[in-house]
Amino acid sequence: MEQPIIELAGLTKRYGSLKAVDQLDLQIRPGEIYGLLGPNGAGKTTTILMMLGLTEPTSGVAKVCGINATTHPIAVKRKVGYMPDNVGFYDSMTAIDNLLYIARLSGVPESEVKDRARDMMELVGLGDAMYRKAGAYSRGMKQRLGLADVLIRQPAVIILDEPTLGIDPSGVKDFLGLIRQLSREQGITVLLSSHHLYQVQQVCDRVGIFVGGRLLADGDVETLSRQLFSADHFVTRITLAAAPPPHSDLLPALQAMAGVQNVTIDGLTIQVSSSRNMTPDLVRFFVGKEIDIMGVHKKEYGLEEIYQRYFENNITDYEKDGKSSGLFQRTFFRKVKK
Ligand SMILES: Nc1ncnc2c1ncn2[C@@H]1O[C@H](COP(=O)(O)OP(=O)(O)OP(=O)(O)O)[C@@H](O)[C@H]1O
Repeated sequence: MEQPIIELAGLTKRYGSLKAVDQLDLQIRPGEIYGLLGPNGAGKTTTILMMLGLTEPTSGVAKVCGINATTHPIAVKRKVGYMPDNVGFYDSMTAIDNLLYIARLSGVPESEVKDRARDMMELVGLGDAMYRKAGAYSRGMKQRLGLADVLIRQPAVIILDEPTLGIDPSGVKDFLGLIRQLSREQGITVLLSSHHLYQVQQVCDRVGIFVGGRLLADGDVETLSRQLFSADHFVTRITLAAAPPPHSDLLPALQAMAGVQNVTIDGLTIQVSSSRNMTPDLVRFFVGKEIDIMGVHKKEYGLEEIYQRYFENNITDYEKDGKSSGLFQRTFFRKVKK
């Protein structure tokens, strides 16, 4: 495997008896967009703070670009751009002046500072609004300005904590698209912490499901889905033109097909769960029986289902820690809208 750009090994943080982060092992490759998902209190921010060298681990190591964040926090800071969930600016200054101020504070050479600031404003799509006061910016524009502020230091890694909080759906789509484009064009590694399962699924190469200080699952959505839904990974929903007669042999005939796990018939809709993609076989089956099909839909499992399924299997451990699963799930899904 390519040398990881972020490497967490046995990373643990205790606050008294509470393990905020518990033996976390994680490797992120250069150029990857990684989504750190988890409910409130899961330990995401604590992990990020340890990666930035802003809080010391109780045990374990956090390395960024090969540098130990605890022993060399300033060297790590030079490599990492961190955008918190609430970026603050001087409202009475123009956006570009805010950016120039930050750039100078961060040590961008004076000969480059103006050109770089203008380039960044163009890059994040604020070229036409750079001379407006930051106080007059919308939440979405402020997030873009925050991104420019992070990028002007030319980091190898950017860490974004809930970057889409409070942005409207089209703004979210644009913002995540921008992050993806920047990562792909400039090879920047992105670590993104979020509650928004659906959005994260759209933009991240890999996700980690993080709860109670532990990483419960890690992988791309496709792999996680395959692991968790191996028995009924594929679900095909077929809509017929007319409901089958009550005593037809349709149900046993479908159940007898190789690979079929489960069949439900509900009026015009037939749902088949199977261990392999059977959509073509099923279409052939109905055509062979001269039954007209109005629609065929192959269901893909998304992060939300992965997450729920994961909890069906792991909830006991979590409850042992004295935390309520119901509360947890409600909190986690509160902002998720498909
Ligand atoms: N300075 C601190 N002192 C004591 N406990 C803390 C401290 N910072 C965090 N914690 C606790 O550690 C746990 C993890 O908190 P953390 O802020 O890392 O979670 P999070 O996943 O970032 O949550 P959120 O999504 O709400 O930001 C929580 O139980 C929190 O109360």
